[in-house]
Amino acid sequence: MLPFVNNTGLYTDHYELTMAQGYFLSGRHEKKACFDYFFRKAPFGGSFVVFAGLSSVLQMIENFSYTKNDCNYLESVGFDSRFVEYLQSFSFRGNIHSVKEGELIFPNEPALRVEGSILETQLVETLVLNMLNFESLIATKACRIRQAAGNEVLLEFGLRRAQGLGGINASRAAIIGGFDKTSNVFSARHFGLESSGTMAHSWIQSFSDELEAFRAYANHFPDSCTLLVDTYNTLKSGVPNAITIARELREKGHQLVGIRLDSGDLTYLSKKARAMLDEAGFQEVKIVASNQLDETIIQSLRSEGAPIDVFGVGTSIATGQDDAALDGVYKLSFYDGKPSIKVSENLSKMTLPGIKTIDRFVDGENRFCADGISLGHETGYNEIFHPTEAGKRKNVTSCHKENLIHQVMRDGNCIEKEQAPGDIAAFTKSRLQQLPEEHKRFLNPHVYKVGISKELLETRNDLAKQYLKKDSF
Ligand SMILES: Nc1ncnc2c1ncn2[C@@H]1O[C@H](COP(=O)(O)OP(=O)(O)OP(=O)(O)O)[C@@H](O)[C@H]1O
Ligand SMILES: O=P(O)(O)OC[C@H]1O[C@H](OP(=O)(O)OP(=O)(O)O)[C@H](O)[C@@H]1O
Ligand SMILES: O=C(O)c1cccnc1
Repeated sequence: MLPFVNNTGLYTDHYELTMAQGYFLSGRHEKKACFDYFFRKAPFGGSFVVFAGLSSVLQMIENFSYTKNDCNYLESVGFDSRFVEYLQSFSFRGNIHSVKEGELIFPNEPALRVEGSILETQLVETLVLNMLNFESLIATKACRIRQAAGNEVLLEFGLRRAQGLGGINASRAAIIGGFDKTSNVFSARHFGLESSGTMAHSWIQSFSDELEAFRAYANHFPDSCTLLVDTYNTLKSGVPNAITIARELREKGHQLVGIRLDSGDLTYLSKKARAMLDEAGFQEVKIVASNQLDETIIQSLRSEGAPIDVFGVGTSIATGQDDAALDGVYKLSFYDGKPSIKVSENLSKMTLPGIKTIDRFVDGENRFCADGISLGHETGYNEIFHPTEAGKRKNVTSCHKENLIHQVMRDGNCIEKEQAPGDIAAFTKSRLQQLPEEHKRFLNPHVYKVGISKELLETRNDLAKQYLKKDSF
């Protein structure tokens, strides 16, 4: 359950409210509308995004209302009293269709659509973008780090480096993308995640010597003790002292869980530390590594044969380093009974009009081949067209078709059972296995094909012509 979700009506941009007031005062506020959420460019130089944040969006929208105090505030900053009175009893009553949380999505796919009155669908724009863009960015980063880490354990350590309260949802998204546990106790409690951790340098510094610090900790936590070994000298002091504690624990019937390396050359140090632990008979003691890790460094460490069992990752996962944001947008596709388009001289920036759905075409070996976007009523299309490069098409007759969109909110009520992040993560993992390798590599991944149906192509081109007044389609 997401924290802070009551009366979320002010969680929006000022212009959403001014437009809503305009719709209301001109008597257009009940006109039917549909908005699509999609992104244009996958982050981190990748080819896909892990769709996350759906549960947060649904909870926030179910609670999208205004208290008396909120209304007083809006009136005090200049909103019209008739509109403010309307907001007092406002709640979102629309419908939402979406791909599943954890699904792999690709550029320009309308992964979520919001239908309802123009006023209500407009008001929730900021919230939808805020939640989906952030959680999807972090889940995608987590998925890349998981790819690099293979089957080793991934701990999310990012709360202290996160952009303020963003760290709360970042921890959830990290688990969806493939992390095992988080250091973030708040998120663990709220989202049902597993929290865990080691120790900081301050614990060791608070004693007069390292061995004494290790021993005191081991006495408190004899069965869950991971010792930080780099405070003074990793190989001359930290690891030998950890081995002493491992012996003492063993004599008392316990077991040292691990040591943590947090500086220096992690390949060199992990190899040396592993050899020392093994030599002393502690093959079971795990090696945890941290210090500004990301998917590139983890990949490099593993390719060098660093015997690291657990990676602790902070900054890069909680902030989505090196991409500060996912560029997801929310565009009007249907208004007052007609398809609507945002035109642009740049074809790739032109939106897709109408109420649409997404089909995934899967081959005989259960691998993803391509996705097709079509108008909701089309069922039997068997060819998809490149949305911007005339003449490029793909026949999908030989593929099995899987519809990705389903209804998650009806008349303002969430009809989607809340899923545990761990279950969403399992779904993401299975989808990743279906995505061919060439789309997953870090360097210049192959672009995944997303085509549109002939009817959608023609609808888009006809509408665009009306606005651009030219015959170039
Ligand atoms: N074998 C390795 N291959 C690639 N990158 C590594 C390797 N070992 C460590 N790194 C990374 O190199 C960076 C080292 O950072 P930095 O130069 O600040 O070293 P440091 O050990 O933290 O220094 P300090 O001793 O001042 O704490 C970190 O991002 C770390 O994850
Ligand atoms: O490097 P990041 O990927 O951001 O991961 C989190 C870092 O945060 C901690 O350091 P910090 O110096 O804050 O505390 P510490 O005393 O526990 O090392 C931890 O030791 C990691 O180095
Ligand atoms: O538990 C840890 O080792 C930890 C937690 C947060 C940040 N860095 C490390």
